[in-house]
Amino acid sequence: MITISEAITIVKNNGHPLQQATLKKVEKAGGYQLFEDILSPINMPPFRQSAMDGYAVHLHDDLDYELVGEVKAGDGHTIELNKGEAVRIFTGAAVPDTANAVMMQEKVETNGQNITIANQIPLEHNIRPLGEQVNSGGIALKKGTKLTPAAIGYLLSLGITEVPVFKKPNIAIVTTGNELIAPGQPLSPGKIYESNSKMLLAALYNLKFYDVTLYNVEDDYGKTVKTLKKAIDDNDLVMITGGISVGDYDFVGTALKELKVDELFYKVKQKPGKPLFFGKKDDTQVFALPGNPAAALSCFYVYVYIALQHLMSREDLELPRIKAKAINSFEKKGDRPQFLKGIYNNGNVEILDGQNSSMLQTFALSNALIFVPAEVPKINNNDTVEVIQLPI
Ligand SMILES: Nc1nc2c(c(=O)[nH]1)N[C@H]1C(S)=C(S)[C@@H](COP(=O)(O)OP(=O)(O)OC[C@H]3O[C@@H](n4cnc5c(N)ncnc54)[C@H](O)[C@@H]3O)O[C@H]1N2
Ligand code: MOO
Repeated sequence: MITISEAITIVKNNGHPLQQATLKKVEKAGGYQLFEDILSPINMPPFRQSAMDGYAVHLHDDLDYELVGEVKAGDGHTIELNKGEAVRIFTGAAVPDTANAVMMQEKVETNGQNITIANQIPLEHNIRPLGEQVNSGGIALKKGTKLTPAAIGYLLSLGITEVPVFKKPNIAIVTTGNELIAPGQPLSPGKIYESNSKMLLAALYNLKFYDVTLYNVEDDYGKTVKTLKKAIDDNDLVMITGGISVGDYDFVGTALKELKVDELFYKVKQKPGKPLFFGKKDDTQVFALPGNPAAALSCFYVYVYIALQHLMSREDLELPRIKAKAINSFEKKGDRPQFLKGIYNNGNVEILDGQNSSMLQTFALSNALIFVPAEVPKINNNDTVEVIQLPI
């Protein structure tokens, strides 16, 4: 049995960035990172734009101007202005080439075909310059930029509809067990509702991993081998839940051996999640998580998360760990380090009741895991503890 830090190091050392590109429609590329520099096909703005509703003028030494026309947003025509002439203009409209400043209408007095501006204004006043944000052929966004809503808006404003992004991994979730019934069906004796697959799927969606395939297999050795082979062949990362302990019907370990998945570790000194397995077959990483739902999710956040971040070439591989003050106490049973479910709020953390690895009720209320090292038998009220903030 290895320690938590040894297990984390092994996961870190055996991950790899998935350096593959895929083309995405810009509006569907939120959360993805650009695979290469994106060059702008146009100047932005594409013409000298008025930043105000008002009057575009061809400056001269006087404050009076003669009004010679109008340009609305979207108008494509050009009006020639001589010195001392002005046109009515609106925000977003193309400023005529021969106009060299815009005065906002609040500072203009009109008198028929003449206007008087309140004061002298500098050249290019209230005019957004051509290519102010980016020039045609210039770098619009650099490789690696994460596509936020603003970045999506910006790319679309340049007329870009598709971008190459770093491909996200194909992920398999395999659930095992004869006792599992799909929620929505009647529950018969001895059965439980299958919840791990959709719980892990929700955790993946939350982290913006969408290429996920779900597999389910009963406790049958041949079927387990066949299902796991397909999951491993077709995916970059496989998460199996259940069937990894020592029971007569726990077939996952032997199936992974038959499939020649290299075992990198099996069993970690921790609670929950002792029977955690991590291995690799070629470039596919395989995690066999305990079937107990809270143990599976805890292992997801502490270990699988690292592999996922690595595949995405991210720098911060682990979830953030911060210090917090415990606002209640907890007595640890046994000598395994423990991840406890809790509620973190503004520097304080409450350790919840019901820490059993089969219990999701407590996890459902939590936003943090509190790490209790092996050598700490008890957390007292006011103790400083280490808290892992969950991405929820
Ligand atoms: N003799 C021993 N027995 C057990 C040990 C041990 O060291 N010696 N370890 C215990 C620990 S700790 C854990 S954790 C579990 C892990 O067992 P498995 O990973 O083999 O999981 P299962 O036995 O298949 O299931 C455990 C539990 O979780 C429920 N489950 C499974 N899959 C799902 C699912 N998809 N959705 C909802 N619930 C699921 C399952 O019904 C069981 O109740 O082993 C201990 N035993
Ligand atoms: O390791 Mo198990 O997940 O403690 O219950």
